[in-house]
Amino acid sequence: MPAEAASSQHRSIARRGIMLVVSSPSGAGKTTLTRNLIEQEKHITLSVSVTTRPRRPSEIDGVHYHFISKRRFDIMRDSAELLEWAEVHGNCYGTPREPVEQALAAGRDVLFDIDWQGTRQLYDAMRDDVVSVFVLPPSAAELKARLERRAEDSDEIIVKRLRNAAEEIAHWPEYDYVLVNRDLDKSFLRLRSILTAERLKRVHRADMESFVEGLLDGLREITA
Ligand SMILES: Nc1nc2c(ncn2[C@@H]2O[C@H](COP(=O)(O)OP(=O)(O)O)[C@@H](O)[C@H]2O)c(=O)[nH]1
Ligand SMILES: Nc1ncnc2c1ncn2[C@@H]1O[C@H](COP(=O)(O)OP(=O)(O)O)[C@@H](O)[C@H]1O
Repeated sequence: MPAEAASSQHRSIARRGIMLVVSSPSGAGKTTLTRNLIEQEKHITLSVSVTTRPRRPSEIDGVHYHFISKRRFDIMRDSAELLEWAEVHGNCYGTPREPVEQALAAGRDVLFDIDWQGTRQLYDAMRDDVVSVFVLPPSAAELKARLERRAEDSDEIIVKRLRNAAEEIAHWPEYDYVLVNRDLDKSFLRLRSILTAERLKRVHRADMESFVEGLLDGLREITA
């Protein structure tokens, strides 16, 4: 393909949004951080997962998750309606494909609160679009205290989540960024900074080509 044709084809590619993935052991604070980001940042959409886990008292169906039966989950998984899926703490979770593809095609960023297994699947499918952040608790005792303070799960479920925490934490080296969530405000600022920096990366700035062309046209005009 002649260079000119290749460059005009490249110009026609719309900006694709970033897939910002946040993972952590249960209780480290990823839901709090991701909800704050959605509230304060325009142009980012939260991917609402489907899950077979029972709804917690504070959760709203369709907002925090789509709560579905195992039968419905199996149908969605088998008919490729899920972009990725995993079993976590004995329940099934998955990301509906269509809303993500629509948002990305429209140039919107998408935020995912998913585990390491899902992050791997997104990396395998769409490596160039994925930016991943791992959130660690400041200590084991604080992780336990946060799960207890949240007071949404039974003691038995809290113990299960603490037992699974080591397995989730083992995957932190697979992520692009790591946050130790000590102070919530500081962690939030850092998460927001990651998004800002990633948005400014040249590979995510397909819109810059026409801007720079205009700039060069302007320079030619004033130096002619
Ligand atoms: N792979 C995958 N993991 C998910 C999805 N939705 C939630 N998770 C993960 O499942 C785990 C349990 O989530 P949840 O039951 O809401 O408990 P939480 O960890 O206390 O927020 C967390 O690590 C979530 O990030 C999903 O669609 N796909
Ligand atoms: N930096 C922090 N300091 C103190 N408490 C926090 C902090 N971040 C989150 N929390 C609290 O810890 C609990 C667990 O947070 P949550 O966001 O539900 O975690 P996760 O989604 O990772 O399971 C919640 O009660 C939340 O308000």
